[in-house]
Amino acid sequence: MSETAKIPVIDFKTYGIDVKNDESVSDKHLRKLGNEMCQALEEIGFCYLKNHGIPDEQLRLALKSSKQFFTQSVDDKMKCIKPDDSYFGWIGLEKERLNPNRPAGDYKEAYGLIPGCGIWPTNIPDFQKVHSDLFLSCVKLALRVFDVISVGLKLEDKHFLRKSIFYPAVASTKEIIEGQVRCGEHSDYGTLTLLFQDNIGGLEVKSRDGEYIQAPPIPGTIVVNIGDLMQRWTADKLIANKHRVLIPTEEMKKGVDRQSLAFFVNPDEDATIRCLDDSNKYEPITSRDYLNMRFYEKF
Ligand SMILES: O=C(O)CCC(=O)C(=O)O
Ligand SMILES: [Fe+2]
Repeated sequence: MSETAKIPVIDFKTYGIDVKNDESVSDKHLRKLGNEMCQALEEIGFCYLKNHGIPDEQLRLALKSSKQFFTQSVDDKMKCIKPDDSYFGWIGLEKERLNPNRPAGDYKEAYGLIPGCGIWPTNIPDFQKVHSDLFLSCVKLALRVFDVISVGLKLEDKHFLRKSIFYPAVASTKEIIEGQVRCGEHSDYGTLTLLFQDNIGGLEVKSRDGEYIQAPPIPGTIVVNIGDLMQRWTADKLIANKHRVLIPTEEMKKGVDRQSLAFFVNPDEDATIRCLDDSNKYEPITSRDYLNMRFYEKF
């Protein structure tokens, strides 16, 4: 079996966001998708989705305007810097360290946004519109993915955050600290993540036997994975798997920027997360308390 065969590709055609009337999908199709997706999320916590219905052009424009943002001068980016008490805006190079045991900050930059976030680069035409449009498509798709995986589960309001992540090319003159990575080993915190990557590759997912396997970009697909809160909610039935992005060792790959767009879904802050199977394996906790705990741990 090739490595990627371990991360299944699920065909979402019957319930993609281009299927206008979401009630037109038959129970049979919904059950089939639900089974396929839950099996993937139980086994490895990740899957690819094809025929998801988000227009290629929307993704292309979002990746393009992100790159335009990240490749400008630090002075220009500083105009959009993320305030300490906010999730929105620009986060500079090496500021985040997703695996605290790594010796240096992750070799990446990021930009957190939602449509009403109020922090936008004014010098990049369309940045706000392009990212807001994609955000709304992601909300639609995430809700459909929830329909599929949360069989019998009625989830309340959800909160969304989109992050554009930029991994700059590593110049041959740049001293990389041994063990420094583009994005340290971590699992996501919330319930669901939709991840779009450009064609550079580098994402790795931990397999059952503890080895990291490649999750290369597959044209036309997006990566779906679940976070710790969903694992807790399902009393460990679905797994929030660890993943990372290393700095490529080959000089040629190292010298190329990488861009990804992650869309994180969290439950409403007041929602109490208690194990769905009534096992009480984990104490009930509000989404707010859980996420605060995780953020303070990491940053
Ligand atoms: O850039 C990627 O491919 C992964 C990013 C990621 O896992 C995260 O930001 O949580
Ligand atoms: Fe992640």
